[in-house]
Amino acid sequence: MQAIKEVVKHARAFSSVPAHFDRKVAVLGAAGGIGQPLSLLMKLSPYVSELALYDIAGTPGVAADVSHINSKATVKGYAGEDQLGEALKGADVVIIPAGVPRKPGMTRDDLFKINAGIVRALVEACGKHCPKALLNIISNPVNSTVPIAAETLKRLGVYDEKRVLGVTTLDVVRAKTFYAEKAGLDVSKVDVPVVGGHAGVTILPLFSQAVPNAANKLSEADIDALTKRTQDGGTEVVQAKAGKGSATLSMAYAGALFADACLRGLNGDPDVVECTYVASTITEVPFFSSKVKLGKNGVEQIYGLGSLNDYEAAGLKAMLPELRSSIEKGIAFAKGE
Ligand SMILES: NC(=O)C1=CN([C@@H]2O[C@H](COP(=O)(O)OP(=O)(O)OC[C@H]3O[C@@H](n4cnc5c(N)ncnc54)[C@H](O)[C@@H]3O)[C@@H](O)[C@H]2O)C=CC1
Ligand SMILES: O=C([O-])CC(=O)C(=O)O
Repeated sequence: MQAIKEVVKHARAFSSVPAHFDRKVAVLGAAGGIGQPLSLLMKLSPYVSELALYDIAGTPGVAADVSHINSKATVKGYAGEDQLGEALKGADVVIIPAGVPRKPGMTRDDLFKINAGIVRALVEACGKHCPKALLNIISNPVNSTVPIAAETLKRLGVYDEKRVLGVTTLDVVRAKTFYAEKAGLDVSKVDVPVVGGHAGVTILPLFSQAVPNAANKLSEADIDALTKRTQDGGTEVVQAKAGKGSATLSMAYAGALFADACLRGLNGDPDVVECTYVASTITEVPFFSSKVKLGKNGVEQIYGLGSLNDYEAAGLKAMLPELRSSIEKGIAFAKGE
């Protein structure tokens, strides 16, 4: 009951967002496992006035369903490539969870073959129809699909590195949940930065910077176990779903949190800070996830890593070769090499 009250409160909150902050959000892949609950959550967002739901098929049904919810956003479904331009026109934020998910035994990189082309085609359309939109890339492998998106926009001459963001929020959501559970903390008061990329060892939670600091409650072995569980969180869900896909509900939640943060930044809210995988110069690789400040033009400031303990410094060093090779693979693909 409390949960329902919270949702209703959230849906009503739109009346407090001024009309001149009307925002259009497009979801590409909206009929999928992530797309459907994400569309629901964006319909509940106080920051959205127009919601465009695009997929290759199935979106008229999802749109009709979601549109009956009595919150502010108008909803329209778009199905098939010939309707993609219309879906994107005027979009402020485009969320992209289109593509195939993993099955047990696969790595995220195994999805490259299919998803690289899907992301390139969708981002090309974004470059043509809404070049100023903030792109939230969820499709895996994120370590490569974000470089693909950047390179695709570069080739169209409309690349703005402040507007291409890889969604790594689920890693932060997981790190917070696991850390709070282990340390016996109130999860709503916990924060854990997660840096690097979004696959295996490239996911690096910085528990030494977690708030509140629970160092006295957790041993080195605990921190090692928490780090590994965060890195393997996606695989934990893939295995539990046993062939029926990967995280969809927790991802929809994380995707909605991140899109709302982007919208709040666009609306001029000060101090919107999230971890996200973006073009970055804070390490030796050209794309990296760290805390960034989101503002009226997307990424306004990229924060450094702060001080790392020896365990985290070793984790950072260990991830860089894999991250670099995933980035280079994405760029080469987008260049047609
Ligand atoms: N960044 C992250 O943290 C996470 C990323 N993912 C990734 O998100 C992606 C989607 O996962 P699910 O929703 O579970 O898959 P799904 O298979 O349930 O849904 C994908 C949807 O994309 C659509 N699609 C395929 N090609 C398209 C195109 N050219 N244009 C528009 N839509 C297209 C499909 O029709 C389908 O409705 C996967 O690549 C998965 O690995 C999943 C969880 C977390
Ligand atoms: O593990 C997967 O394939 C999906 C994903 O990215 C996640 O859940 O973090």
